[in-house]
Amino acid sequence: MVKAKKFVLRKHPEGLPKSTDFKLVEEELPPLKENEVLTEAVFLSVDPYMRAYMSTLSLDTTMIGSQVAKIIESRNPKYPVGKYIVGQFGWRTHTITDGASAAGSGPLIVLPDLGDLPLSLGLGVLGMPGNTAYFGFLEICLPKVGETVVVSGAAGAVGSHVGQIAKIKGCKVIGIAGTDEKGKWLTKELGFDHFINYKTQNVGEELKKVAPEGVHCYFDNVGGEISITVMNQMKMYGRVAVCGAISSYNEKETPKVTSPFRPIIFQQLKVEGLYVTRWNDRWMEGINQNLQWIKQGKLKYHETVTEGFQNIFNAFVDMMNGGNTGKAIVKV
Ligand SMILES: NC(=O)C1=CN([C@@H]2O[C@H](COP(=O)(O)OP(=O)(O)OC[C@H]3O[C@@H](n4cnc5c(N)ncnc54)[C@H](OP(=O)(O)O)[C@@H]3O)[C@@H](O)[C@H]2O)C=CC1
Ligand SMILES: CCCCC/C=C/C=O
Repeated sequence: MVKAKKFVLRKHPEGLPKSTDFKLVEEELPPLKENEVLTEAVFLSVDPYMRAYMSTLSLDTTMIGSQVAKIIESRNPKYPVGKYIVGQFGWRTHTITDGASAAGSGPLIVLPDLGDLPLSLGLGVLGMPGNTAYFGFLEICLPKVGETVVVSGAAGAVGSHVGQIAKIKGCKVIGIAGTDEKGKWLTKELGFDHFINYKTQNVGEELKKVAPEGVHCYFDNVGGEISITVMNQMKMYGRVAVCGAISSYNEKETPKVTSPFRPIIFQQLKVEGLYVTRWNDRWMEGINQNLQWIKQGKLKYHETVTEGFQNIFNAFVDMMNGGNTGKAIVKV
């Protein structure tokens, strides 16, 4: 009999979540039925969307999230023992699944052979955030050689990836993030052209200096005043991919921000929201392209790894507070 450990939601968080909003419990798992497999978590992902969903989950539900897990028992020939899969199993150590992916999540996939690359990439550059960057940027921003691209949340999983694809596509790239160390990583290692620290610099003034020509594409991971400032400096017919709004996820009330309608109307911007599951039917295309770019040395990645399943809450809060560079991961 296998005992799974799992974190359940005890209280709907107010503001930044507290450890007391969650409870660690044990669950005895039954024997497998036909078509089912038993998996053991190896890496878990902590992502901003978890905060957005926390308020909608029923209390005592297992906290949502994806993980790379090893199949340790199988009664399903599609999922043999020893294979690694990426599944939306939540904050738990062991799971029984029949392979159907959870509603509204990315597809359950068997990881392709990654060679020497870490399996944890299945949660980052070769997983949901990687596909968000790949499809979201290419399909919505439609970048052209020589164009100027601004990315907010630039040193995180999605943002650092978007900026590198923009460089691959021949664009000038400006990243906005919260520390100078992140800025150094973006410009010195990833090839971003410029960096703006939104915590210590005036984003509008700096943007005028580094992009006097105006901005063609804005990939928005944060929302709020940063985004209004960028949109006010966009070129006519600029494209905005609205991917995330982390600046407001901990807010109880919808924050009051300057209206974006003036630049949308006068610069005739095309503003489009995206949700990565839109491209579920092309999922492996994104993963294979990102894998190829890594192998070609065109796409770099960084992971901020927290050790220990029991530390997943701390890893989550640390990521929400900007403690991560690249993808935030928990190693079980
Ligand atoms: N639409 C979709 O399908 C998807 C959307 N997303 C969204 O993309 C965004 C990035 O996700 P992901 O790459 O996984 O996360 P990140 O790895 O970027 O981690 C979150 C980062 O957000 C930054 N941040 C936190 N608070 C603020 C704030 N108030 N203002 C500006 N930046 C802030 C922090 O960096 P810093 O030090 O710079 O402050 C932190 O490191 C999120 O908004 C997420 O919800 C992600 C995946 C799919
Ligand atoms: C597999 C879950 C998809 C989550 C997409 C994230 C949306 C917003 O942050």
